Amino acid sequence: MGKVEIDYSVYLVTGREFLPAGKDYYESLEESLQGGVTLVQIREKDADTGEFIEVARRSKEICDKYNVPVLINDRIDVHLAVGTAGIHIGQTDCPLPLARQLVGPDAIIGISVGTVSEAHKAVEEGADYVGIGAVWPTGSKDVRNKKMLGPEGVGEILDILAGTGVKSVAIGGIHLPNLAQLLHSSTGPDSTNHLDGIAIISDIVASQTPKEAARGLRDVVDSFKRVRSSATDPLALFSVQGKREVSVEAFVNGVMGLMDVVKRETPLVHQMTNNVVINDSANATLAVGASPIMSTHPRDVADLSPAIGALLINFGTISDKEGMLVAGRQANFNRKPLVFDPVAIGATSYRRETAVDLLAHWQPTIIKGNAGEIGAMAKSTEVASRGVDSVGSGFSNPGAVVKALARKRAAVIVLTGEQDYISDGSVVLKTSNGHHYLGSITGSGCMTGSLIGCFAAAARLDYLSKNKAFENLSQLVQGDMLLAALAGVVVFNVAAEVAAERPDVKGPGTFRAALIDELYNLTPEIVKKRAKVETLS
Ligand SMILES: Nc1ncnc2c1ncn2[C@@H]1O[C@H](COP(=O)(O)OP(=O)(O)OP(=O)(O)O)[C@@H](O)[C@H]1O
Ligand SMILES: Cc1ncsc1CCO
Repeated sequence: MGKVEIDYSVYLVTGREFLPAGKDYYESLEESLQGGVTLVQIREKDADTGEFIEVARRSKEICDKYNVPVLINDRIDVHLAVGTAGIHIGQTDCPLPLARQLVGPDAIIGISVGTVSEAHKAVEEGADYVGIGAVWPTGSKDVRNKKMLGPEGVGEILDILAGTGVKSVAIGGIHLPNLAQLLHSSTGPDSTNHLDGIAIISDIVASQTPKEAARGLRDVVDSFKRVRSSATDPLALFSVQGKREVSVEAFVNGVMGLMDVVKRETPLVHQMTNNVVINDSANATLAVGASPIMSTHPRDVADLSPAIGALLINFGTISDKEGMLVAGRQANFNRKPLVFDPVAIGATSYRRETAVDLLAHWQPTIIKGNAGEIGAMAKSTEVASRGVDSVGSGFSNPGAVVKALARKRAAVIVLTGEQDYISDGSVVLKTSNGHHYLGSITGSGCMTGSLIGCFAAAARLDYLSKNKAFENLSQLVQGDMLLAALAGVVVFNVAAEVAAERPDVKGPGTFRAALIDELYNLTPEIVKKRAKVETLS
């Protein structure tokens, strides 16, 4: 007979306990199938065997009309009695090899995994698919007590599955507003293996309109799969769509164009930054033509999100974690670029833990740091941090470090220093502008992050003025974020060069004021003349 072909895109896990008052289970199931559910798991935690068999039998009758396969949660006897396509088991249910003996070679067996070792075991034991979770906290029974993986944890498991033929769905806390974030971020960093689908309980079952709920989710997953299958480089997904011209001239022209867009559009750039640099960062933002708003309260940042062009989260003095969690999630929901500056992340365990927590909750578009910070993010031992500064001469191959980290984090990475390295996981750029005075004032890295935020907002607006908004529903951010990162770095450093050359600049104090002046006076032509940009790949 052979195995049933399964489309894992939108995998409904039933739960009669989640039905809204007055909603009939079978009616809800049928509506969800009409909305585009591609696979159904019947999950009955409290039903007696007879009742479970009856629910499964009637559910299968309905699913058969839509050619959607049915799996049974845990109960091999119910699967055998009803003749469904297979079973889904948890880690404490019947061991997989025994389940395989009982259900035979043609039945589908899926298993829940929450760790890398569970994923290895599932592959070895011949699972057809794994349910990876919980991605995020959830009220649903199946995943409430499991460790939260975040998309990064999902990505680690996806690397293990790559090339094995074992399919994957993510489960836990997945809702329409965070679905694009999940699909974007859940990438195997080494393999670029990605999810085959999502498993959903409450978003569909608890809905009064399950057809619309399922349709909304299905549209995003379909869009993600379409882009993935057509992209020549799968990572093009998070930067620019279509083919990019990789030439220094094209990049410099692009930077010049974004400078004009910032001046024309004056985007609002929300910055949650440290209290050492807050004033300098706001002034640097104004000097390039954007509009800063420095706000930290969780309620305030949530209200601001729809109006902003981009968000910067810099945890230099690390006092507003709650606001950062909310602001980042809102930025992802509203599909606004998010620049993350993990100041001194390598210096303390509190900072490392905070970064892990923040990054489990939201997906940054661009991550910027000095060598110590990028080294800590990449778990490299080549460069150490001492406080907010990095120690030592740097990486032996900085281009490779930013490229690998960009792939791991599905974000554009900016490594600052005397030379700067920028990568989207595909292209690597090197820039060599700037002045050593930048190392003698505080907050030069923080201001670079603020300017990257300004140009990220401009890149998004530029894209939206020329293209339709979100034809690709799974895309987290629109616009050329690699170019935005380059623009922030180059504009800041060219202005610094010009400022340092001024006869009235005698040292870091006068330089700091001159830097704001020269950011204000900088023209695209000066940038074109002075930009030192190289492409490394
Ligand atoms: N010696 C230098 N020559 C040229 N440019 C430099 C030099 N040092 C730093 N820069 C530039 O200054 C900015 C800050 O980089 P740096 O690596 O010093 O950041 P940082 O350590 O995070 O700074 P801070 O903690 O003060 O905010 C970047 O735009 C970088 O290109
Ligand atoms: C000096 C300093 N301390 C915390 S944040 C900050 C600004 C430069 O990163």
